[in-house]
Amino acid sequence: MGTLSATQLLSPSLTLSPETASPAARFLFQSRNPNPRALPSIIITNRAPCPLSKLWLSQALPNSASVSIEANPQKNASTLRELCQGHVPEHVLRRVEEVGYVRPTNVQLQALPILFSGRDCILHAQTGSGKTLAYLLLIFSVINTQRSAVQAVIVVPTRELGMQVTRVARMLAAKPMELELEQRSCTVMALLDGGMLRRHKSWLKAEPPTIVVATMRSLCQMLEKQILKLESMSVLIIDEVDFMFNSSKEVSSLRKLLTSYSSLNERQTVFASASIPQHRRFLYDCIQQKWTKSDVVHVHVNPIQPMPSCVHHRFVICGKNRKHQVLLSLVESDAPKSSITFVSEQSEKSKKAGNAPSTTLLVDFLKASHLVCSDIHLLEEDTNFNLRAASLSEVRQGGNYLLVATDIAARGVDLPETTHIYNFDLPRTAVDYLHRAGRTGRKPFSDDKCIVTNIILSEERFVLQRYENELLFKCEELIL
Ligand SMILES: Nc1ncnc2c1ncn2[C@@H]1O[C@H](COP(=O)(O)OP(=O)(O)OP(=O)(O)O)[C@@H](O)[C@H]1O
Repeated sequence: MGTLSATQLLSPSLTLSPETASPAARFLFQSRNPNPRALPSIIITNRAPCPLSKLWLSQALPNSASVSIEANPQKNASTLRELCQGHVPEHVLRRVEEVGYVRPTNVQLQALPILFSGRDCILHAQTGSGKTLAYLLLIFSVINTQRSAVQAVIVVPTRELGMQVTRVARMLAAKPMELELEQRSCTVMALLDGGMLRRHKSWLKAEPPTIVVATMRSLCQMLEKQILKLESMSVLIIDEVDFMFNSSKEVSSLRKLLTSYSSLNERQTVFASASIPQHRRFLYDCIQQKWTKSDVVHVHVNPIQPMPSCVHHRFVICGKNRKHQVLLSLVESDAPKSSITFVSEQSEKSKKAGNAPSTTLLVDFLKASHLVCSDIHLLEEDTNFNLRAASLSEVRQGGNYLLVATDIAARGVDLPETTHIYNFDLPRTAVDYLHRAGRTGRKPFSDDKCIVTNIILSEERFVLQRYENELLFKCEELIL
């Protein structure tokens, strides 16, 4: 079924009020949508929906409607304070403003009224669009810090993303001194693979945290051993939800979490990602599998532009053994203050053959070439957890870096100063391309240009072309 425009759905002669338009919208949806598998979409264009109209829309829609929003953010007058007033505690709002979040991003503007209304939600918006703050504000609106129980759980795919989300949640939860003495504070526990699980066990038993940020593996370990219980959990967030579908083990754990360890009707469920392949099918499955309630709302921001518009894409064609030299020339001519170079993970075969990983070889090459520009850091799966954490924290503090990483840094990692991405090896899928490219262009209201450069072999041009078609962007050739 095609996409219906708002004008097709709502006759212009109707007054757009909840009383009059709601039955009409229902009727039109139902008459156009006899097959529940073909989920309808509304696209609102050329108008910035105010929170009230969005809230109305979310209430007026029949079950399982998909709402896609294309709004011009410049026209939005609302502030985050206006959007959150009456839902989010004052001290959190003050923290939000102190950090510098004043205007809502598109996804925050569209999703927060729906989230505050208690409906399950699929947050589907570009990389760097501020989905994390949207779901954290929901959490702060529902938790009661006077209760000693786990009330919100955020599931993340990697330890790196988990540490980052924990950092932002703790920063927002921090109370001014006078309140700290009066009331219990919101506590945030990170349950991430390789962490000090024994210490966490005693913490969980003695005084459960309000919010848990966890990887699926660590969360399931704690649940299986009944050290962690979710009976008081009122919000469950699954961040980077589509990442879970890469592994059947993760999907099976996700299913257990959503259907056995917690109950659909006791919690508000939010899935977030910049990429949800076959999103209509996903929405349908969520309802069928009872992962979400049947009135789940799919907030799809910028559906016709999956890639942030401030990101420019280039490619350089070269032979396999010239790639190091080409990268060096690019870095020297771009002189980026902060950049990430993505390299493929080493194959098992290459590991068994005793070869050095290409990440290490590249770092050694860059260090030996006496680049004057930046500090060179490495982030990859095989490095131990503490070194990985140290590497990211140095990168964050220094602000002047050349990070060489595998796809471990491709999902969710927020280093807003990154202006250049180099794909030393082309990613395996268009979705991987989208997430790698999305490590730049992460300042929601900035017009700064950011650049993704792909170093490819001539035969890979077709693959890149496919990504361009799938993700609707244009890549320009750069001749060195
Ligand atoms: N309202 C706001 N005003 C200014 N900056 C914001 C606002 N909301 C979020 N940000 C900043 O935008 C950046 C991206 O936010 P976030 O990490 O939540 O993106 P995301 O949508 O989760 O991206 P991804 O899909 O890549 O994980 C962060 O640096 C965050 O601090």
